[in-house]
Amino acid sequence: MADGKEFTYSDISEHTSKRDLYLVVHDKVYNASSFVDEHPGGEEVLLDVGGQDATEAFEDVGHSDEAREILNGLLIGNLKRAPGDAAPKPSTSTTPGAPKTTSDSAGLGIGVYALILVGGAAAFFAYQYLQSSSAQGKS
Ligand code: HEM
Repeated sequence: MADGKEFTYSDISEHTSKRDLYLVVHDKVYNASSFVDEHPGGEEVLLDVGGQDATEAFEDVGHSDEAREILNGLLIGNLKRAPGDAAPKPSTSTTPGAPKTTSDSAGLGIGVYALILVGGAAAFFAYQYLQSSSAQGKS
């Protein structure tokens, strides 16, 4: 099949069965049907991400170069992101209520807290300072 073919998420989401299984890794579309039975990690995990973006699942496992070569062999085209499609992976996923928080977004959360804390402390001391100086002015 031509490598230049483009698929949208709605195209891909129709291919979720074991014999017809598409998945997306790093915005490329793969047909994993021929590999499902051979996957050392089992068919279940592949079927779980069938028709979806499997980038995170694939990368979380830390697949070998060999696995990446197999993946290359399954390439059928590129993902065409439609407007309104969730842009996934770039590791700053700040989706509210997302169940899985990556360490990256947790780090961001702490950074934001630190900022609020420092800002709050600065405001507090500034307030104290103004209070005490106006008190002095009165007496
Ligand atoms: C078409 C995409 C995929 C290919 C070509 C692939 C290929 C492979 C290969 C060759 C291995 C053997 C170890 C290695 O070489 O790294 C492996 C192991 C594994 N894969 Fe995948 N994989 C794919 C997708 C996934 C996905 C989406 C998951 C989801 C969690 C997954 C989970 C695992 C696990 C848990 C193992 C370890 C199995 C073990 O060591 O017992 N794989 N995969």
